[in-house]
Amino acid sequence: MSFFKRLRERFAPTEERREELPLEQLEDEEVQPLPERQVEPPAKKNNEWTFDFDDDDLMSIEEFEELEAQQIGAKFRQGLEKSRENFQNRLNDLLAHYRTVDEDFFEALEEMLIQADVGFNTVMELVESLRFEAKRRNITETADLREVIVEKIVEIYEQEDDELQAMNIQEDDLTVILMVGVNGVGKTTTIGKLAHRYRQQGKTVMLAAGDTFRAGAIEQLQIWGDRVGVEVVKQSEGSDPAAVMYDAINAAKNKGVDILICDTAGRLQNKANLMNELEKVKKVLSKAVAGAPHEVLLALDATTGQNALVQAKAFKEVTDVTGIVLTKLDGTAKGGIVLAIRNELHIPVKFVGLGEKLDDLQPFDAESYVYGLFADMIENSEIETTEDEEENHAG
Ligand SMILES: Nc1nc2c(ncn2[C@@H]2O[C@H](COP(=O)(O)OP(=O)(O)OP(=O)(O)O)[C@@H](O)[C@H]2O)c(=O)[nH]1
Repeated sequence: MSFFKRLRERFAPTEERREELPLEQLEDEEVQPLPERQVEPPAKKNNEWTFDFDDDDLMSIEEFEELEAQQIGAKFRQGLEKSRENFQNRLNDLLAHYRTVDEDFFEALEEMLIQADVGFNTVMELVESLRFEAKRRNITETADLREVIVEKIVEIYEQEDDELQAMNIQEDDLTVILMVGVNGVGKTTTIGKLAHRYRQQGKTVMLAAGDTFRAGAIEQLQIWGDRVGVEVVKQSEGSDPAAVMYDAINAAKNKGVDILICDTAGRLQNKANLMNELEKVKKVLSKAVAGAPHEVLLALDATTGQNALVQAKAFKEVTDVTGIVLTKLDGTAKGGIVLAIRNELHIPVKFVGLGEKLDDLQPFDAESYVYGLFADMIENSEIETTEDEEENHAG
């Protein structure tokens, strides 16, 4: 099966769902309800998967998975609208302008990708493998490279260790997630959305207000805690973050909480201080629970482009970052930053922020991402394939 066909079958809405799944960015006032036949996601109870069905609304696991993939497809399609306009239109222009595969085409492609924040080294690697592939498959017309380009983007992302992509969640024990990142990138919002996501999966969640430095940070986290219905452990502004963590992890242990998400202050200006603070916090956590923190997630704002890369490099020097949460990906036309981060920093992007709503934080997956970037191209390829087949048939 061709690559586009596989993506189409996985993410594109089936005819009957086309109306109900939101495909374009919606204005706030016209938020569409999710499909009526939404079911609770499966929850793991006593180590067995259980599904919460209404008797008259039964859905098979296959149907559930199909709907879920199409919902994910719709989310990425909606959230990457700006980037898609950029990537897809420019690629189409390029293919129309350069019809034969030659050095001029590859150079123009390089320039286009660099402008979309893909990052110099990643672009060079990507285009080099395209040159190789074009030669190997004897592709001479650029139009025939379209699908290969998209496929290579996935390949370049996935060439890194796959095991690191999934969240390190302890099945029957407390999981501690430490959130780091500078102020203003959407860290607090992300903590709220993450808490909501895990609550939806039937887990109990607690938040620790470890940013005791920024005025208002504790209150802001409390607002999110109230909104998603989870407890927030806090002390007064200016108190020792390690003391807050000590309280929080002990409370989480005593109450048998599944997931503890810890906020931290993001003062990158003073690296030595930040390093000391994070080290102290991590020590308190690991002393209380072996292996904690299980994840150190760095929040980065996608709209800051290459600056996000600089921040990531700086944080990497200060602490072991296990994953990136790339916020506000919906707010940029340069969605290529995902590839630069993965390929140049070797840190997986674990979640992406695709909007301001609670369920707009999505686990990152390279195929959902390229579907979002090239959705129209991928869907239209079906029409083209059918037309080609009909033509061949007639001929
Ligand atoms: N469009 C969009 N907006 C987002 C996303 N994530 C966060 N925001 C918005 O970004 C703004 C800043 O978010 P906050 O969570 O307050 O971020 P913050 O000020 O960085 O908080 P700290 O990092 O804790 O200092 C808010 O208006 C959020 O709604 C996203 O994925 N998409």
